[in-house]
Amino acid sequence: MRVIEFFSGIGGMHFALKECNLENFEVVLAVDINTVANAVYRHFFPSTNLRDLNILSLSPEQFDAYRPDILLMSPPCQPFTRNGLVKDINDERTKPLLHIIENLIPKSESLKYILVENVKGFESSLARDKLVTTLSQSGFTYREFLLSPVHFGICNSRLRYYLLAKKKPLDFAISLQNDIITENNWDDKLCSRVKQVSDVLSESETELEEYLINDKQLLKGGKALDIVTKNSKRSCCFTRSYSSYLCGTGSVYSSLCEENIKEIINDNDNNLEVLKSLKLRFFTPAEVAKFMCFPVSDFPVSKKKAYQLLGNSINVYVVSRLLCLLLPKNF
Ligand SMILES: C[S@@+](CC[C@H](N)C(=O)[O-])C[C@H]1O[C@@H](n2cnc3c(N)ncnc32)[C@H](O)[C@@H]1O
Repeated sequence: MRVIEFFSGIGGMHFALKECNLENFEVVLAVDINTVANAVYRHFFPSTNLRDLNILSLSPEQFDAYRPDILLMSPPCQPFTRNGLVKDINDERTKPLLHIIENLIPKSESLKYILVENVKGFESSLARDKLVTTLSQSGFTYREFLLSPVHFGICNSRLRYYLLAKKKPLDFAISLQNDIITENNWDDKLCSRVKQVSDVLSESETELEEYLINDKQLLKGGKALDIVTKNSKRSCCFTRSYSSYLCGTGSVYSSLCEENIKEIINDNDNNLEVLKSLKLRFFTPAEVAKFMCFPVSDFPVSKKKAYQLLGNSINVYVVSRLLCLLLPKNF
């Protein structure tokens, strides 16, 4: 099976494919325009044909020359993010997706399987309507999902839209087209690796001083913190701005126990001294990668870049379960 991975970033889709334990696949082309992401991708997958390209520059003929069976893609999500401007198909960043929908998918002779990932909000966009119209006209059947890693027993939220498509006469064994599947309600096993925060923690807390949240950050964003401890069974979605901003970018960690934290916060106002006593720190990029079920932790870029790239990426386990649903077991 020949795979094309568009908007390949740091290779979350490639890791998910490997996680499926399907032996007979090759990523024949990965494409991304971000050279920093591409350096990380090359670090993890040095032998993959990764091109530093704008997808808009790929012609249908060039695309089809790779004879792809499978297309995996997570297009930019900013045009569809609910707390953004929601410019949808009028956003410049949607252009490469529209090119794929209008020019590449309809003209491909070989494509049989497609997986698309995006943010919640995409399901009600005009881009999604164009995508499913093209898929139907090109002979595909599809299923749509809104899933979070928490549906798989993973202690991290990341609610995302997914679309799986198969070329007819291939079909799905699960539910009808037109229903968005909103939880893991097919016969699937739960992930046993990242059930609580302690499952992602680095071995030695003492070497993590550089991750402590400084007074300036605490003063600015301390009131909006989402604090988790080693026994927490949940954490917030990590975004690309993690560690640059505190509010809504992902959970922070305290090595105190939950009861102590509640006591300290309840007895006092959320003032600086109280927050400082919690010894709050950011999760390291390696820990964030574990929350997102990446099997690797060595990102050959700065901390800030690693957070940005991970924040743009996917939960590898969730996508691997979806790929197992999409692809035949013995190909
Ligand atoms: C949501 S991220 C995908 C992340 C990826 N799935 C991963 O695991 O890291 C979107 C990616 O699309 C890339 N991108 C945006 N516009 C592009 C274009 N016109 N051509 C190629 N890549 C593009 C960005 O550089 C970014 O890496």
